Amino acid sequence: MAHTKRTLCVRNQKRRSLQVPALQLHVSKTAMRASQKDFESALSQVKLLKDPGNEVKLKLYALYKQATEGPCNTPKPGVFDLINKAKWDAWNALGSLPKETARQNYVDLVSGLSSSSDSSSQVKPEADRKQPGYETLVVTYEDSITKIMMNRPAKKNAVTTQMYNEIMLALKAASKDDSAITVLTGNGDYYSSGNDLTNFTDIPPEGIEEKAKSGAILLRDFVDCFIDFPKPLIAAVNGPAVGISVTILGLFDTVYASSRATFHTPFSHLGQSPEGCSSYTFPKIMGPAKAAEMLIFGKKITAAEACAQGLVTEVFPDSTFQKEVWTRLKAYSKLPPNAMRISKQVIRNREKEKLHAINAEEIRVLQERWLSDECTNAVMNFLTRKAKL
Ligand SMILES: CCCC/C=C/CC(=O)SCCNC(=O)CCNC(=O)[C@H](O)C(C)(C)COP(=O)(O)OP(=O)(O)OC[C@H]1O[C@@H](n2cnc3c(N)ncnc32)[C@H](O)[C@@H]1OP(=O)(O)O
Repeated sequence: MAHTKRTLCVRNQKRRSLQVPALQLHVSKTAMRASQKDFESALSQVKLLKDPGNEVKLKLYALYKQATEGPCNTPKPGVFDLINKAKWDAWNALGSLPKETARQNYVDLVSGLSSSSDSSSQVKPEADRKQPGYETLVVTYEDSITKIMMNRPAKKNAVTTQMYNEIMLALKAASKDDSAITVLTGNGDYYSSGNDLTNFTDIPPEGIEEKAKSGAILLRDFVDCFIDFPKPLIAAVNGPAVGISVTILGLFDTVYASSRATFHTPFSHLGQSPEGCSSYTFPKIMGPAKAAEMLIFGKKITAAEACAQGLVTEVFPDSTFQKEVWTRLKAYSKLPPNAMRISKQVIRNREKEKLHAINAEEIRVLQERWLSDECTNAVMNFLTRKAKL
């Protein structure tokens, strides 16, 4: 027992000595200027703020204790005393941060909270919530939901190389932001018409093999992002979906569809073969026979059929689709985010490695298909307007 306590104590000391330099670095930049008066005024100000959430409250508590009592030297509460243990952990994590610095940090934190609560009391227009830096997407964050909307409505949200890259960026950012859930949807009448067939046209000077190689890397990385995405991922399928936008649905946690949506994977028509792990997820979800009709014979199915076969979670009438889906998602986004993330990971981890292996194998086959006459002719026929789906 004595040994356990000692080990804990040594660990805490280690943690302190590791954390102090980083905190001091921050402090030296802010040049310790908060007076006792500033501190007292921050203490009164904090009572007027709207609830900043538990994480910030813990930070405020820890800084207050450090500023008024110095480093944490009280015994650690027991594991079942959850609230006091969280407070103790937050305070203890400040190590030997000087009292004046803690006071300054407290004042800065309260001042930041006051200004953000002033601005958040007004409803922000959509443009303000929109995250910058995307050309083919509109990415917004609201109500703990990150919404990634494909935004090429005039081209039926066909996925260009740039859009593949931007979706990967947006997913990576969403995996790290504060959102509880992430939603992929489309702008306009289509969810997405799948791979933009003009992706096949810009052949580099090194030749078509090189193009197939870079396409394979892009597709592998893209599908890997969906396999590895750590939070609940929802597709709001607002209209018809084609190709890659359908196959990756097997990697989502929930798929809501408008009654107007259809699901179409015309790989044979295009001289191609299944991707997005659909060669594994579709037979598993809908049974081998129904999966074969879609993946081999390119049968287009309705939202109701996709729901009956388990690919879609629920179908909503097109006229109320947006309202009903977002009401549902806002309610889900209020569930404890860590519990949701962990539950998702427990489910996904059972077959993550397998999915990566399937992705690699599908792409190996597809890369050869892209070099076939069947594929070249199908793409040429579309681009010269001889054929549509
Ligand atoms: C590098 C990774 C590769 C991963 C591989 C993935 C496999 C797939 O995703 S396979 C699926 C590929 N998609 C298609 O074959 C769909 C082709 N599009 C169509 O058949 C039709 O456009 C449509 C049935 C989706 C819609 O027909 P509709 O008559 O309503 O509209 P359009 O006038 O045809 O379309 C409007 C506009 O958008 C352009 N467009 C639509 N889809 C695509 C696309 N997939 N690729 C390129 N361009 C597309 C269409 O050409 C029109 O453009 P213009 O207005 O400039 O003519």
